[in-house]
Amino acid sequence: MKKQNMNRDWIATAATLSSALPYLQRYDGAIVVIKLGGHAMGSDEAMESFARDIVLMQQVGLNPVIVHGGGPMINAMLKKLDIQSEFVNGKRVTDAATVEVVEMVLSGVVNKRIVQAINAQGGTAVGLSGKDAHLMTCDQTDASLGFVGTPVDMNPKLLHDLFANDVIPVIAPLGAGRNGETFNVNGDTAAGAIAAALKADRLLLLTDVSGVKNADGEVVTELKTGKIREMTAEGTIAGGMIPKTETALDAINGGVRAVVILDGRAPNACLLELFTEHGAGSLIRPD
Ligand SMILES: Nc1ncnc2c1ncn2[C@@H]1O[C@H](COP(=O)(O)OP(=O)(O)O)[C@@H](O)[C@H]1O
Ligand SMILES: CC(=O)N[C@@H](CCC(=O)OP(=O)(O)O)C(=O)O
Repeated sequence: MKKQNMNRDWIATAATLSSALPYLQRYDGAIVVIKLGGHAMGSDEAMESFARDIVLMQQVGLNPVIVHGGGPMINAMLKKLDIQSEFVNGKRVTDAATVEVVEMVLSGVVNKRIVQAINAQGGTAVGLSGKDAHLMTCDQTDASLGFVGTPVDMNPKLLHDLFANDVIPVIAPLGAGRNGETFNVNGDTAAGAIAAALKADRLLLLTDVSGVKNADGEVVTELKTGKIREMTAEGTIAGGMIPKTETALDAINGGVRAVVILDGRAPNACLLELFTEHGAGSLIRPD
């Protein structure tokens, strides 16, 4: 009996692999930018599972790029150092002392945790920030926010070189200013700018909700850009979802083929989205 069940499990696994073929063919060589938010970065087991999915993507011929956040980890370190911090419209007001902590945390432990997790699964990941190889040059977003940057000049050449060598880039959302400043960039904004610079096939924004919800609290599985504007105007899209949907619109205007907002804490979220008919989360496409 036990053996029969086991056989059935293997048959189901083989059928699942077989059903993935059209998706594997569709995404062969595709560039997929994955933004991993701080809230979506869970336990060591969840990180291991995420890293495994990324290595699998690369193994089957995609070019994954990870752009990460780490807001909660920055908050924890600022608290330890007794530095106060506040957000205005989803962006952290960032003075000189704060930007040092942001860089230390994001380019340090957060970036290296992801790099190490991918490498432990047999991939080859390299950690960068937008400062490396002229990847992301920024202007100040607004003087009242201090060292918060808006990406204005992107150079993705290094990323193409890494793809050619089967290396997975893991990018912290910091940018260089034209006068030697370090700018703190919202993780969603950085991921959108990088996806647009790469003309990525997909931008996956991994967060802590299962997608964009309508006024009844149900996830809307497919959204056109006009509908997002409507839902934002009526206040259904609010708070932390605003920078995500704005990023989605900017990325699509910048040449990204589609953006998906999905729950990064769900097991195998990226694989489910890319390689099954079912998909996951909210798919945002041009009108
Ligand atoms: N229409 C909506 N659908 C889903 N989530 C929404 C919506 N409007 C606001 N939100 C909020 O946006 C949050 C996601 O943004 P945020 O917390 O900034 O994520 P992250 O830390 O992953 O970048 C959700 O947890 C939810 O509270
Ligand atoms: C300007 C700004 O707000 N930068 C963010 C960067 C990290 C981030 O975006 O992290 P999550 O994706 O986890 O929210 C910050 O300082 O928190």
